[in-house]
Amino acid sequence: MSDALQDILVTPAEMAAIDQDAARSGIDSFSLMRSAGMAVSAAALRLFPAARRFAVLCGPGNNGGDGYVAAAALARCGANVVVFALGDPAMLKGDAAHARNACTLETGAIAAYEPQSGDVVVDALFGAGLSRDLPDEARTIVERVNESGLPVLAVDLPSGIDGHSGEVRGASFIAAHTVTFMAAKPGHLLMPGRARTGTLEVFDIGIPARLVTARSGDLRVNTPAIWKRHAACLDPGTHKYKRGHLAVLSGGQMSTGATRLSAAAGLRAGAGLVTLASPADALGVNASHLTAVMLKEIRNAADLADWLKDKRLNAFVLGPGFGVGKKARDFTLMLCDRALVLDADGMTSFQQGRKELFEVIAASGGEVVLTPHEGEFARLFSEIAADGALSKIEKAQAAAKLSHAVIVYKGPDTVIAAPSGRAVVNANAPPWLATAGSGDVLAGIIGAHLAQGMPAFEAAAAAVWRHGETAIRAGRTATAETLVENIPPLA
Ligand SMILES: NC(=O)C1=CN([C@@H]2O[C@H](COP(=O)(O)OP(=O)(O)OC[C@H]3O[C@@H](n4cnc5c(N)ncnc54)[C@H](OP(=O)(O)O)[C@@H]3O)[C@@H](O)[C@H]2O)[C@@H](O)CC1
Ligand SMILES: Nc1ncnc2c1ncn2[C@@H]1O[C@H](COP(=O)(O)OP(=O)(O)O)[C@@H](O)[C@H]1O
Ligand SMILES: [K+]
Repeated sequence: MSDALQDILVTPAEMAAIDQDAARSGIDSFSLMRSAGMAVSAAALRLFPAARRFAVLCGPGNNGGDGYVAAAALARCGANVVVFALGDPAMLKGDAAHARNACTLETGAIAAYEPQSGDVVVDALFGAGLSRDLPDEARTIVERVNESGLPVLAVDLPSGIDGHSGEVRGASFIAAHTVTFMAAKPGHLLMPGRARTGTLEVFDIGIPARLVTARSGDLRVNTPAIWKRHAACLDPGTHKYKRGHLAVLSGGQMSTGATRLSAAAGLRAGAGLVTLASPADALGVNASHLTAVMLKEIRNAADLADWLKDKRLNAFVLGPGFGVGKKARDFTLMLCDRALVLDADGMTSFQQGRKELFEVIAASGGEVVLTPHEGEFARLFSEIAADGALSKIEKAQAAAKLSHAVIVYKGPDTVIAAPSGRAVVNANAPPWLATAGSGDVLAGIIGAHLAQGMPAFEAAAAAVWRHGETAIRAGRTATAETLVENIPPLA
């Protein structure tokens, strides 16, 4: 795992512990608040040079303290600043009280704030300390500001966004830009928080990096630093079998397109050979559409068992267009001791009977990757999906632990989690990746990485990142076919 600050995600609870560690190591906590508030004022001036007025909305905790520092700094720079407080500012404590006392601007009650054209709202109501839904008074202001369409600069997190889960606690600002401190929080990357964070700036307020990394768990942003070491580098003496042999299992004649997308993506993503294993009725339609991808007739479990004697077949994709039922279950259980991407119908086939699947995965020692979107996740992991206390990251981690497989929990904020608890959140996927067949392409890329010998977690994380880069290259009019053509080299 990368320990670079830009790759680390810390939960609000971890951040509070880091804060305490910093204080214990002798760092003056007010100097941290001053750095935070100064960073906010600098961002405000840099991003909104034409603002007629900065309206700084300050809450009852340290997030509000950052707001008072920022307001005073903006006023010192000659900006027109108005300050409004949620709650009685006389009740502020510690650093926040100090910041407020050092800010000589008059402070109005929050209900008095009327958005005006030309305002930029600096949101310092709540940050990492938000512990329940926004109080009504804050909600009213949030709704008033959101309706006004004025730009919002959020301090740490848009108020109302839960830093742990990205959920909206009653209501939240929709920020144009967020300045956070030391490291991003899960709520910045998980939906809907991500869509409400705007551009994210991670500012180093001076807490030593070692204190941050010491408290951060196994959670990271999905960047190449996570898997670069495992990315296969082609040695000049390679041959196609060294680059791995990926097999994709085709469904019947009426649903072959999905597997051909996976197969084409697997070949493009670097598997040395790709074979489509097809039932008899689909051989004709598959043959008429394939060129570089090879075709093999596999009618039943006996055929598959015979084929599996070839140990060079080292990775499999099962699920896209395959059909739900016993055949999918039988085939899957035979493949768990190799490297397997179980997608779509493959997972749905185990909606009843998942226990057997998970036991076989645990016993077989293979590298198995499950790739559910939200609906498939709810089918296979219904009790985890229904647990409202868990973030998407925690859901993926719980599913990985239960299934003994690497989980790729898809969506705009895809989370990849390993049974060990390691997890990364992906952040490079543009919305036009949501196009029919896109998941089939992803399954093929993961399969190609597995075929080349990458461990399952890195294979999946690298594939999700590469899938996002693919969509950026393919552009807004991407279809699954153009995605395949645009898969970039991995390294
Ligand atoms: N980490 C760092 O190193 C640094 C962090 N810094 C800054 O500190 C911020 C975290 O500060 P924080 O812990 O005081 O939390 P904050 O978000 O201000 O809110 C807590 C207050 O709100 C209250 N409250 C909570 N929810 C509520 C609700 N729904 N409705 C009503 N009240 C609610 C809660 O009261 P209680 O829950 O105890 O009733 C408490 O009074 C962080 O986001 C960053 O901006 C910087 O200064 C630099 C150093
Ligand atoms: N709003 C979005 N922004 C970015 N990526 C998305 C978004 N919605 C879905 N995706 C991605 O698109 C792919 C869709 O896969 P899937 O749901 O299996 O679709 P299909 O079955 O049509 O292939 C997944 O990789 C998912 O992470
Ligand atoms: K805030």
